[in-house]
Amino acid sequence: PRILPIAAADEPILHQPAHAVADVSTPAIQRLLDDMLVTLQAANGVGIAAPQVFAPLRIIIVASRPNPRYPDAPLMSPIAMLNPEILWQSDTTCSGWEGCLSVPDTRAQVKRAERLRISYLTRTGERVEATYSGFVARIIQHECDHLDGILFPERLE
Ligand SMILES: O=C(NO)N[C@@H](Cc1ccccc1)C(=O)O
Ligand SMILES: [Zn+2]
Repeated sequence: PRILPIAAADEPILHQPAHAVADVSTPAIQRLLDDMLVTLQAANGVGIAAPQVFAPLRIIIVASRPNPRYPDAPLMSPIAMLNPEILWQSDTTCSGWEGCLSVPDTRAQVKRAERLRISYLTRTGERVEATYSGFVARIIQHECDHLDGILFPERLE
């Protein structure tokens, strides 16, 4: 795996919708997943979306962990979500600090749904549904926005 360049906010790819993955089993997709993870870890990130590494595909990695950028982040094993679909999100919202690897040196309080239910394909092609809340739900919403060409500054009140 290799660390990939991360698109800056002015790159058109970050403002376009990404395409569904047709076949998760191809070597190219499996390699992209590995490269996204090492790229995320090298940047001390807690999440990343494929368009950020110039791949217009509906793939996100959610990898919350305490680190210098988010000391209070919960620890979880990184999860690759392919073709994620948010099935439901709570009316209850909460505001919290967000940053973006494509919008360096910028933090803002963003209002997000407190809980959500998401359906996605795993990297082995199984369809999974799961419920998330709090900071991890926030990361998921931030990453799914990337798949629709939305950056977090567009979510500010
Ligand atoms: O740019 C990304 N992901 O797209 N990475 C963000 C993810 C994120 C999302 C929500 C709240 C905090 C952090 C990061 O700073 O690691
Ligand atoms: Zn981002």
